Amino acid sequence: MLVHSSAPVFVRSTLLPGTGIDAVLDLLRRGPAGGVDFGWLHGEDGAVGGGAAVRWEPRPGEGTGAAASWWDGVCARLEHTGDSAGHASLAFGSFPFDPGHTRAAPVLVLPEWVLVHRHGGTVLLEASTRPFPVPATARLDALLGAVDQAPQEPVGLHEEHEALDAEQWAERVARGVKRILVGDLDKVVLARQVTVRGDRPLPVGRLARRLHASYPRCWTFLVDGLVGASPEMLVRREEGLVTSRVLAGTIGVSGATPETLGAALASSSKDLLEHEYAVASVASALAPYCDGMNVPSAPYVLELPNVLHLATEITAATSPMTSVLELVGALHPSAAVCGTPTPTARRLIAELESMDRGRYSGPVGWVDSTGDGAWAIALRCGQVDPDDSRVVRLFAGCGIVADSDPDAEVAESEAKLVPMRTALAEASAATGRVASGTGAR
Ligand SMILES: C=C(O[C@H]1C=CC=C(C(=O)O)[C@@H]1O)C(=O)O
Repeated sequence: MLVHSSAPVFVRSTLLPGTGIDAVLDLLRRGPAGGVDFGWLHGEDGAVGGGAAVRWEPRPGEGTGAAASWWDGVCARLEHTGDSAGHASLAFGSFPFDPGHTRAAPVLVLPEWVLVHRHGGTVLLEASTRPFPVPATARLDALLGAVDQAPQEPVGLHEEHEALDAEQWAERVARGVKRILVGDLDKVVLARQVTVRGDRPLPVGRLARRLHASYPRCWTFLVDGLVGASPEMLVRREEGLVTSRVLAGTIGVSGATPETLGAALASSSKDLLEHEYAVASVASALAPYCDGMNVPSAPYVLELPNVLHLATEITAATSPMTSVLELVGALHPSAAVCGTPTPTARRLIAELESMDRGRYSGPVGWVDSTGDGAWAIALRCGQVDPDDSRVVRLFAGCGIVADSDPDAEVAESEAKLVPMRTALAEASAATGRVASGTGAR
């Protein structure tokens, strides 16, 4: 909704003692048209929201810089009411991977309502360009009362033929390797897509709930039809402390034990090199904004149900003036999703992938009215077609270096598609309640 740039934006926060994460997760059980547009879940914390009190209307070519200015302007107009004035308002957003090569627009929205469970407490945040007509309790009752407890109709799913099948994509990977070998670049991340069509609207909220139940150590997100569970934290800012989890270098889970797989990954020179490029790109992009940066000298192995990754957690301190959106703008695209050097890799991606990545592999997350926030890289995800809620495009990509083997990259991309394929199938077949309260592993 467009509002006059000086008009107040009313926000109300209501503490809800005794309400836990299950209430937040339950909201995802509302049907496909249930009014849940935003979600962010990690371990025992979560936020789910709907509607748009104010939405950023980007002009062509605008990105995180313009989004940050818009959000600063909104924050300057916030008028708090309620029993805990000062609770930070949250805006959810996501940005395309390559604004110069997509039809997807960036998103940043202050939702009409968000139910947040964080650090053991729950709060209902509301926002509106008009004074609130009903008390917060009425809103909450309406939200929770509309949760669909009835068995849902199963959704039949089938995968559609792609412009590039796995074999053709392997051939593009081989071309990428050749370009590396002739010295055009060091690394490029190439992705593929799989389209899934349902015979009725896809249960996106339930899908997010399933992803969170299976991947509690990942960041499950839902922003305007972009839904997934990412293991990679581009940047989180919490009271001046900055953290980034860099991933690159992957091995799919197979018959071998996690210990054997982890040892193979940690000693693979191909994966270590791929990882090194990603860490270097994040550390150098953060440096101008941070003090006291700590970059561990060697990665650890992050174990997920479908894959193991080489991972590095970078920490640093930043000034109160640097908002998380500014850091997002500086960090994206890292070499975990683009390559090295960035401009050459970006051009090669546009040339070889034969698809529009849209918001896949772009930043996705939230910013609050203090400039804190958390932005993952949109991986292990799918984009629901904005014009047809029965259709979702799933994506998976792989870092390609000189030693990459195209068939092994196809197998790795298949492993990366497992979370979405499985959760989609489970959510579409689900007829009862999904167990919650998974906890961080
Ligand atoms: C591009 C993706 O993963 C990136 C993140 C972690 C590990 C990666 C790898 O080992 O290739 C990729 O760089 C994706 O999942 O679509």
